[in-house]
Amino acid sequence: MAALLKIRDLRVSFSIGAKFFGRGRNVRAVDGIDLDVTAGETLAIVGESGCGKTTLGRTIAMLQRPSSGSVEFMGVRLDRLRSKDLRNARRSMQMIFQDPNASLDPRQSVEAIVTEPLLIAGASTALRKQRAAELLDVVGLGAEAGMRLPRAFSGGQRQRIGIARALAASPKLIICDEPLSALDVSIQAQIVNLLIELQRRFGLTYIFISHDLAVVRQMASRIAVMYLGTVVELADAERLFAAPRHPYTVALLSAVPTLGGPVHSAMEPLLASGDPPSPLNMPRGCRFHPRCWLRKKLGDPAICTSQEPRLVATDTHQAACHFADETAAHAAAPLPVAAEAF
Ligand SMILES: Nc1ncnc2c1ncn2[C@@H]1O[C@H](COP(=O)(O)OP(=O)(O)OP(=O)(O)O)[C@@H](O)[C@H]1O
Repeated sequence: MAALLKIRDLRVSFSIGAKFFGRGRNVRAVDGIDLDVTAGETLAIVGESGCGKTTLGRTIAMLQRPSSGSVEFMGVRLDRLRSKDLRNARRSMQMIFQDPNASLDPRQSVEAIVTEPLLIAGASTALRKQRAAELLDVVGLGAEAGMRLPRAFSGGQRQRIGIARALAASPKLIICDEPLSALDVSIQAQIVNLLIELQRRFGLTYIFISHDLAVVRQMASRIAVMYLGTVVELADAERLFAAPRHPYTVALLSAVPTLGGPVHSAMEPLLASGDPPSPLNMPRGCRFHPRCWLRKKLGDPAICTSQEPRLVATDTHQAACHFADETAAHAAAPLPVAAEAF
């Protein structure tokens, strides 16, 4: 099936420190990503804090311009468009943000917030009123919510307002950036169910950015695992959970609470090695090598510190590890089964 979104060698660097040190240093927040997203799927982007998930999401939506590489959405190269042409090209791509409080203007009525994309597109007042009522109904708030201000609503309800706004332009793709992390667990389940229902109803495609693997397991059809600005493993969700091939993914899955099971022993060296290295100072060779339990088990092969592994296509399951074929055999304990959150 043709890809709705094609990302090629996408890179985003931030220059920091120039003000103080004269010469800036580069943070390579997104460091060479290739991804295709197919209509109707949910591609989850997972990884530790600071690995570049949000920067990737914002760059796909062109809220952040890439340093290099391309983003093609529905056949149009967004990275080549000037700001005034972007608005049209991007109408079918919307974002839902982490913090519903920060993303809603407190002075605007819910109706005005939800229909803002339609106002920009030149829709009449009557049409916007009608559409707001429909959208608020669809997200479970009811049409009467339109006359009130965001402060009248709870966190979960505000996220529903954000979802209604994202739906207003009848998008094909919605980028959900940690849409649950500001919400209570019981509310999270309701929003997950709403997102799943909306996907079925409107044939939506999601990019779902999250560090919560239990939620990802429920939502995702495919998963891209990010580490220090790049994708280190890409697979169908079921395959990735059943048989991760990158040592980092093994460690990441081990961090998911298990139902009474022991924490996977591969995780210990990862935890002991502390935070990931800084994107200001990428390790040579494989960027995961300083924390890699498999490298240690294999007797420190030279290639891990000298050559950067690339994602190699092995049918649908790809892992950027020189020894991806050996990961399962060397994982010390059976891989844990993640607890179902809902
Ligand atoms: N505007 C910016 N200026 C400088 N550095 C930035 C900027 N935005 C992000 N970074 C850096 O880029 C890297 C990736 O950040 P990003 O927020 O994309 O990661 P993340 O995986 O979304 O993290 P989290 O899960 O904590 O939101 C981090 O090192 C971050 O400090």
